[in-house]
Amino acid sequence: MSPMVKGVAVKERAAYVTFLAGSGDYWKGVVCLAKGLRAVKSSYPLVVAVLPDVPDAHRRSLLDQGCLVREIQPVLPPDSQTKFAMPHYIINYSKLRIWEFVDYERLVFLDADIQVYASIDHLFDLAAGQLYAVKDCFCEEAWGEQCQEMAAWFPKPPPQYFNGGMLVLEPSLATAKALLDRLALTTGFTPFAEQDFLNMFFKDVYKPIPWVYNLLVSMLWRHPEKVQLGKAKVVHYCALGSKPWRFTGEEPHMDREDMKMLVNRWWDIYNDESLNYKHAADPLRVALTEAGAVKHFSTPSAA
Ligand SMILES: O=c1ccn([C@@H]2O[C@H](COP(=O)(O)OP(=O)(O)O[C@H]3O[C@H](CO)[C@H](O)[C@H](O)[C@H]3O)[C@@H](O)[C@H]2O)c(=O)[nH]1
Ligand SMILES: O[C@H]1[C@H](O)[C@@H](O)[C@H](O)[C@@H](O)[C@H]1O
Repeated sequence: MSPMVKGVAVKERAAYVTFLAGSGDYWKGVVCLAKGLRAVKSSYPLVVAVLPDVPDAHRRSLLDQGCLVREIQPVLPPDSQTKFAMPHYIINYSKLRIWEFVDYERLVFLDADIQVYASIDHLFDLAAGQLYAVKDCFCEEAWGEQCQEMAAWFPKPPPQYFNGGMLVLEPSLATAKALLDRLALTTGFTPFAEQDFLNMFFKDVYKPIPWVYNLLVSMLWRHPEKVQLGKAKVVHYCALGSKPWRFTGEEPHMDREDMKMLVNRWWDIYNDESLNYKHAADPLRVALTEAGAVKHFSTPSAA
């Protein structure tokens, strides 16, 4: 029987997972995500898949926030693929490693530039056998020339194209191997790197979930009629200039009041000391430990 936390059954082999690379400031995004999940009283741990180049000090900050840190090896696309909408997207193929986390049956993947503003724990109860994610679009005027290259790649953008920053997935070694095997065979221009690749790979099992589970901030100006900010459970600070930890307000659209409000909201969580991880007060760990369900929690040191 599943352990109970405050009367709610908690799946034993389920977790949130995010991805962290490099020595830049994305670790702040992970810290804030861990605190945000605590703010909405999530019952599931946050696993951080880190590349070897993430500095020890950043890993320690994640452990101090109760995250489970797992090192992964980089995944790179074939040599023929070197051109992306942003140069750093090349490292995002490493995200494919999370399909190897087979000690979990179900994972909810969230990019480090995502914040959760309402509980989404119910996503762990979705039916098995599909990949769930939120639909994306290609309507960015500022992309200009790049958009035309994208149009050449996708003469008719697939109506079901999803954003790769939030995924509900089932780890499987067979899927992980198939992903890497297929990646080795990919050719052509794929501006959104692993996001384009995942769209191709999972096209037959992809099931859209409502935008509230991954509000791309760019939708606020691309498709304002389709989104109601107050209803968003998950906000994805993906647009150019919108990362809260390096927000200046100078890039296109960043002077919008809703954008500034969202950035302030993120900082409120980041700065809220009451949301810091407190070992003894973690009901999930206590419940799972008592149930003998989970033995792989790496307990942060008290130091
Ligand atoms: O130096 C970096 C760069 C990226 N990341 C990780 O990679 C994720 C994706 O990178 P960005 O957030 O910079 O990219 P975008 O928001 O522009 O990303 C969009 O396009 C990408 C294409 O690779 C991915 O699909 C991503 O999920 C999707 O939201 C980050 O959130 C973070 O988790 C790092 O850890 N360190
Ligand atoms: O698919 C793209 C991609 O994920 C970009 O990084 C993001 O800025 C866009 O808003 C989105 O439409």
